[in-house]
Amino acid sequence: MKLNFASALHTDQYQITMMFAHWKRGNHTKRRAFDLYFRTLPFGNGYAVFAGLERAITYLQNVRFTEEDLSYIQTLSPSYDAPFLEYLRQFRFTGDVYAFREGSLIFPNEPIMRLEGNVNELHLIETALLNFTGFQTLIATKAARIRHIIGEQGTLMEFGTRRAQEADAAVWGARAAYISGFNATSNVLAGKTFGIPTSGTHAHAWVQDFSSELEAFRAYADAFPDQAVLLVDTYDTLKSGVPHAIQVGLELREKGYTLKGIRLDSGDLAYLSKQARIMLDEAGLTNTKIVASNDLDEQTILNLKAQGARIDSWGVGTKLITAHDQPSLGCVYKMVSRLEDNKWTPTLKISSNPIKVSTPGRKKIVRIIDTKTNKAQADYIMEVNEELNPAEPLLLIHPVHSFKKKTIRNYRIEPLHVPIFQGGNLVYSLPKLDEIRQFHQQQMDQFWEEYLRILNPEEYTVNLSDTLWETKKQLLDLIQQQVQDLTDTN
Ligand SMILES: Nc1ncnc2c1ncn2[C@@H]1O[C@H](COP(=O)(O)OP(=O)(O)OP(=O)(O)O)[C@@H](O)[C@H]1O
Ligand SMILES: O=P(O)(O)OC[C@H]1O[C@H](OP(=O)(O)OP(=O)(O)O)[C@H](O)[C@@H]1O
Ligand SMILES: O=C(O)c1cccnc1
Repeated sequence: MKLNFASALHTDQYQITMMFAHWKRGNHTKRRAFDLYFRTLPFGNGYAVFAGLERAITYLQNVRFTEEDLSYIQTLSPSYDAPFLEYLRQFRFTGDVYAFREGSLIFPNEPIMRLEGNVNELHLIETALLNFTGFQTLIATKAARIRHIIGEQGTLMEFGTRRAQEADAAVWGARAAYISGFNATSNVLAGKTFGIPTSGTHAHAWVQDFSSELEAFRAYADAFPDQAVLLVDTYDTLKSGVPHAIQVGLELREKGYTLKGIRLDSGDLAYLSKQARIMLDEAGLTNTKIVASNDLDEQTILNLKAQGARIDSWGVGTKLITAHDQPSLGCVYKMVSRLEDNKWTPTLKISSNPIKVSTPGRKKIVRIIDTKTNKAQADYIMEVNEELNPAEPLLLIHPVHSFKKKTIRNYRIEPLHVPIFQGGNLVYSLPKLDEIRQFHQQQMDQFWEEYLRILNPEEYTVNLSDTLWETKKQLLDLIQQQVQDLTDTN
């Protein structure tokens, strides 16, 4: 990973105002714990795919206030005096981080990242962590949906850069798509930076730049005799584009080459691909592949497949890279515990919406795997010091509809959090991108199709341990009592 984006100013102003206020009171070294999570699955999907950890790690390793940053911060408030600026100058991330591995399947309200450190550092980094992980997880999830519809056969190319919400989104989005099973990106910087295979065809402008389509195809095939994918829809796909591509394909064959492919980019992609396949096959160009693009997403692709489209390779841009049908994951970052007098005290945030009431306490999370099928049964969230004994049956109770219960036997547990930072030091060895991609595939294989289908998937069980439930209930009761006492005295 070579892109560096670790400016300490990539944060919301309120993080710095809180840092100052804590520092002024001498409270800035108080130890706290935060969870990063999301509340609702995107796209009506049954799972999300975690991405963004590598970028978060680079950020946490390098986050600094430069001299220019400090000069700028000084202009923001007359309260920011020289000693505070010196404190910021010395700022380094010194906390502990636990997180899911990139490529993991994750579910609502699971702590994707768990952080402990001093209150100020945990404030400063919130915005950037939510920004990185929220976006990349969203794109990885969209890409997984698309890959799931395509199946194992079929090449997926990420074409989104020109339509992405700015440069970073394009490059990191290409990486997220690759994690979830895309085969290549058209973005050359993403190729160089992450080692993602790059691929592509040519644009309409190439064809327009010649006095005839045939001449354009010949010139392109001349430059790339074994790699040419010819865009056939500039004038008329079936009457002009495909016949010209066939002519060039036959000329290439005479020279011992194979025309790699043609690309369809408009019109009825099912009909055109079927007709083009017949025409190519009749000409003997059976190895020439058909690529399709044009506002594709998982729904259109599913439809095209149902219509029997003969498409080998899919170029997907706008709707993937912008997460077109849901532009934000809505990740949140909540304080869950405070260390006071050497004792961790759970804390929560109340909301009138029950789904938004945070879960207090420092937590770990395990996946319950059926030993016979090797499939995931549920995720189970516990306090950090709790243990689960797989020799004993486990009763799972639906967090909202408590009448829904199931007892699990014959299971093993997989811890889902891995230690990333300890005392600000990286203790995790970053996997290669291809290892992350493989790991993601293994994660998908661990889940029944019921959770993976793109329409109305089954809800996967995520349970809190009894201890966590008890703590949450007690805290809720306590806070509600305190509010009631206030109302009574007023
Ligand atoms: N057989 C099909 N079934 C369902 N959707 C299709 C089919 N063929 C194409 N589509 C999709 O329909 C949409 C058609 O887009 P659009 O209205 O832009 O038409 P177009 O023919 O591609 O025109 P343009 O030349 O402006 O791109 C695209 O999202 C495309 O992926
Ligand atoms: O359709 P997407 O999924 O976003 O994939 C990227 C699109 O980018 C190119 O189009 P171009 O910029 O030439 O515009 P166009 O839509 O007019 O073809 C390409 O031909 C694809 O259609
Ligand atoms: O290589 C292509 O065909 C391509 C690349 C980006 C966007 N659209 C198409």
